[in-house]
Amino acid sequence: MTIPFGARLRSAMDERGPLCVGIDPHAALLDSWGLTDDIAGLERFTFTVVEALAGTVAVFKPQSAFFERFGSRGVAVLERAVSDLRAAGGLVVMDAKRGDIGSTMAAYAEAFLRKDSPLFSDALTVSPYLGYGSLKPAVDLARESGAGLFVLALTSNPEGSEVQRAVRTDDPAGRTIGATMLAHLAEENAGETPMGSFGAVVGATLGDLSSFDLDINGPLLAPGIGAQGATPADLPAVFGAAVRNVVPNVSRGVLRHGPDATALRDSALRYADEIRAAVGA
Ligand SMILES: O=C(O)c1cc(=O)[nH]c(=O)n1[C@@H]1O[C@H](COP(=O)(O)O)[C@@H](O)[C@H]1O
Repeated sequence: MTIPFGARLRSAMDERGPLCVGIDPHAALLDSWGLTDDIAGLERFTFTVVEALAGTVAVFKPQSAFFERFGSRGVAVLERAVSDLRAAGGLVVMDAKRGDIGSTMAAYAEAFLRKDSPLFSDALTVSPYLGYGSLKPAVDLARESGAGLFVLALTSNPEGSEVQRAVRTDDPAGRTIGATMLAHLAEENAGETPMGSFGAVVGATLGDLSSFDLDINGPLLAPGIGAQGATPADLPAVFGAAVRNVVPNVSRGVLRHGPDATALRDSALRYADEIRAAVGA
């Protein structure tokens, strides 16, 4: 029987610490590594990160767009990276932020969450802004495959608040949209131990979130540390008691230390230590 994503993630967090390293091959990073902004540069960048960190870090989040921009050859690099990371015991959260009407959502889900798909990942980021219910095919397939989802709830970017903090006129409780997504996830994860597989994306940049119920019995993917200005020390104030379920993501903050493999590893280990110290893990 496949162990569900939430349980696998909890073990990985306990063993390797809760850090998620984002694999985001920005053109500017390729340039700073002395690489060309083409398929050869993409390949070198990606496998340098994979080889340096695959046995050390708990979770990896490749950003699909940076691979898609090179067409099918870029996607082939992504497929190999996913497979190498998973073979080395890392968990892969595919950051593709998919979201569509239910029948099309089913096809997106098959691309990333069907076990025999070339891009099968441990979890997928999804956008619920066609309505949470539109994600049902992805929720169902994730359950069947032992995979997980990370649903955009309160994103790290300043523009997110006009949507996510808007108050619903169709809700008798007058909740915000972000709070509604968190409530759906809490329902999805009810009764699961050690935690459920359906996570929320909640930015580490957002300051005090005590007006939101972050107790969803599932993981909270927290981007924003490093290049976007948040630090590991901010985590307890932002997440309160939910901090033990937080998976902080750092992309450029680690990647800028390449191409030297030791410098990449040292940076990831430093972030992992600072995060552990901040969250008391
Ligand atoms: O879903 C995400 O991963 C995500 C959500 C969010 O609210 N904010 C956010 O920055 N991200 C992603 O997290 C990564 C952050 O990268 P750095 O700012 O370089 O650490 C990028 O891949 C973003 O696409």
